[in-house]
Amino acid sequence: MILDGVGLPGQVKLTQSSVVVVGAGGLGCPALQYLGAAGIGRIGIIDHDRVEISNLQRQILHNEETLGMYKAESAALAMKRINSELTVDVMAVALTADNAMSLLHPYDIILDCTDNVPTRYLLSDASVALKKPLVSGAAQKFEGQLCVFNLGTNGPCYRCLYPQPPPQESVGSCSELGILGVVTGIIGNMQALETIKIILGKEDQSPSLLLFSALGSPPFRSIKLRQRKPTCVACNNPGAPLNSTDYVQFCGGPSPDWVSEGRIAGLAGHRIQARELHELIMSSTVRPRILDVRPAIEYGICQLPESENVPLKELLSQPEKYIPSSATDLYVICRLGNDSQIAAEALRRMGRGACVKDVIGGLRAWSTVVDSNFPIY
Ligand SMILES: Nc1ncnc2c1ncn2[C@@H]1O[C@H](COP(=O)(O)OP(=O)(O)OP(=O)(O)O)[C@@H](O)[C@H]1O
Ligand SMILES: [Zn+2]
Repeated sequence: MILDGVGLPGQVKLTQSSVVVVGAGGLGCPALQYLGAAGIGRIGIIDHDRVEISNLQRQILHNEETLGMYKAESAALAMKRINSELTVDVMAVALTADNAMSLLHPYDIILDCTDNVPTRYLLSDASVALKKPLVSGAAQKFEGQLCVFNLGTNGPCYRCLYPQPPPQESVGSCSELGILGVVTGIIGNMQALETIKIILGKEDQSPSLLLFSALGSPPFRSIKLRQRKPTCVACNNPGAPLNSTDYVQFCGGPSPDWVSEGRIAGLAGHRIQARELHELIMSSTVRPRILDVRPAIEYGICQLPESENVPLKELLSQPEKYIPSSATDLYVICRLGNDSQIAAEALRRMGRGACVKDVIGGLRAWSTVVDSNFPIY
């Protein structure tokens, strides 16, 4: 607040802004850490993946104690340790063409901290359609890139810069090619910086691509970019590519893990965040029907008020017994959000698909974003 050019008004702007970070890995962790510490009012984290030991060399919000946890949850926990008053929305799902608009829509600025080309195009097309700036980072081996897309009314999008995806053989993941952890730290921090500059109104309006090479001399280079390309299919017809593109096919495959997990990819609209369920409970006069599919002994230890317990095994043996009448929605919950997906799928197969929703991240997410006193283990 004492920084000349920021001051109290600047801090207020940060507090009133909202940002969504897609990918809580090597780039997302440092970006989230600084965005949280800076006091951004609302931060969404989207990542369907879980923490693995090989991630810890660079994904610095996760640690040995959060191995196996959803990265989105693990990152949120670490951020709340910096500032317990932060508002963090945990979205432990893969971003897909079906859910992108609804998940990204509530936020002012979008950060691309992912690691695969289909998601980059998807995020770009969604940001163009939503008219929101996209702060995009990438890192591999000793190198990184940073670019802010869709700035102002004429800033280029990712497709303006790369109308066609790179040849499949030139693309590799960090786990295949390796990465110096600190390189993702540098780019992720710069993503946080560019985001904060946009919020404070201090961003550079002339677009550029920043290239970083840890072994280069000098390590940073910047290339000036043109404004929007008149031939760009996304900028000319916002929303159209999003509705018509099979992103994995467009990029020449192979499918990232989240696409082969058909459970996640095809079920947008059939899932609900813990926060949304809470809002629903608070706002509706009739209490929503909640089915808790954990074993009875776990349900006995702690449960949501007025939830019913039908252990998964029991439900799978007679799913027809528990299908809701078409008038009521049914919310299925478990500890971490896996068994509830299986249960919801079994119920949906019985017919009235739209009525059954599973709670993403389960009771763990509930305790992270809704009620920190909820005694989940
Ligand atoms: N479509 C998507 N929706 C949500 N998260 C995504 C999507 N695509 C990629 N991500 C996330 O972006 C992050 C990228 O980070 P990073 O490459 O450092 O991690 P990683 O995938 O765990 O790495 P590794 O290649 O070592 O396994 C991952 O956590 C990944 O789950
Ligand atoms: Zn474009």
